Amino acid sequence: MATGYLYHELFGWHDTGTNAGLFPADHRMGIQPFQHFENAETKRRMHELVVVSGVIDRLTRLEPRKATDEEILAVHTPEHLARIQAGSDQPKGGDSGDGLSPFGPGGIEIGRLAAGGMIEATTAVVEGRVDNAYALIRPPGHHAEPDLGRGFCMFANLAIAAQAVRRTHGVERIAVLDWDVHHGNGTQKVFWNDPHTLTISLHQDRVFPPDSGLVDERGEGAGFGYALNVPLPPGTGRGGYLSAFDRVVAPAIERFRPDLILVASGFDANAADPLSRQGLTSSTYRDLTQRLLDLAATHCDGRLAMSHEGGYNPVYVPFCGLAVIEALAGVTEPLTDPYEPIFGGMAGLELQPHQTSVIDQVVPFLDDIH
Ligand SMILES: Cc1nn(C)c(C)c1/N=N/c1ccc(/C=C/C(=O)NO)cc1
Ligand SMILES: [Zn+2]
Repeated sequence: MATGYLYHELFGWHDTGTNAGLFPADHRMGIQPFQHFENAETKRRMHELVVVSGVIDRLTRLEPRKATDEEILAVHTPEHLARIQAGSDQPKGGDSGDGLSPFGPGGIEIGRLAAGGMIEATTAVVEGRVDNAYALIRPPGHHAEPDLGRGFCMFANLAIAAQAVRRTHGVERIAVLDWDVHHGNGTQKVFWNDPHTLTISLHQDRVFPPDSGLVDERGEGAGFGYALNVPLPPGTGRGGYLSAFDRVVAPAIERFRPDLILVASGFDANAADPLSRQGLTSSTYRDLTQRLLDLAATHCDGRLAMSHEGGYNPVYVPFCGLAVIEALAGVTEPLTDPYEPIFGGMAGLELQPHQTSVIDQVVPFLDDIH
């Protein structure tokens, strides 16, 4: 099992400033300077755990490159690209669109490297140089819409990679699973009318963007039925996620018969994340990955590529991320997660009736996948 792995120090230099979590520091409002929730630390620590655990020796190292204008414009509008370029040319940088997604001077180059990194990882999988791959990239991408950067995202990294391998390798049917705790609104919007790209988002109900990712968001025109949303209630843990996977994700992918499976892999559904209220631990991320590997083996010669998104607990995200990469690489003696008994031992993480009633609403939609 050859697993590609992509990381670059420049991803740690994407500068989101001292936004004190989300808002610019302002003493008049009592907001003290601190680092933005989306900062280098958590992703750099995940990379370092991949190295220190020795799992890095089981991986095939891939190198990022900058996405070209053509590759970015396959998804984004010229106005969006121009806005990012203009901000990047400013002495203090700019913002990707929503005022919550700052970047430093020259920041577009790191954004291009993130998008290009996912293109390289996906291309390596499609060309068979590796069986599967993980792109530990930053800034994230799944909230970025064609004409607007949102939710810390500059470019829609995963969507850009999907369109790139369609163009260069004729990949037709692409299934995208977004298990980041926030709705994959950007990816969904890019492929809203496209029956050849199945987008499935498992997320906490209306956490971000507000009022986005509801069950009735199903696609439009030819794309109707090829967007699936499972807005899980706050507090959902292992039971709810595995039930949503087994009752919605797996049958949807089986009906769709993809040539490639992509994952918007955020870890902010972890039980100790500051930006959500779910209860996942590393074992569930490992199990979700194993399920995807089995589906990919059955339908698309194992072709599976993952694009890093959110996840904001610098202590716990590394263990969740390592579990995914160990599963991709077929590691049989995984590193013990010392926090599993604590975070996984809390009450109520088994499947709950109010979670089942959400999943029940989505199951009938599978009939519209052909
Ligand atoms: C501020 C603010 N103001 N208002 C009204 C709202 C709704 C605000 N939330 N902003 C947020 C909250 C969470 C994220 C997470 C992104 C992520 O991890 N994606 O994967 C992004 C922006
Ligand atoms: Zn997120």
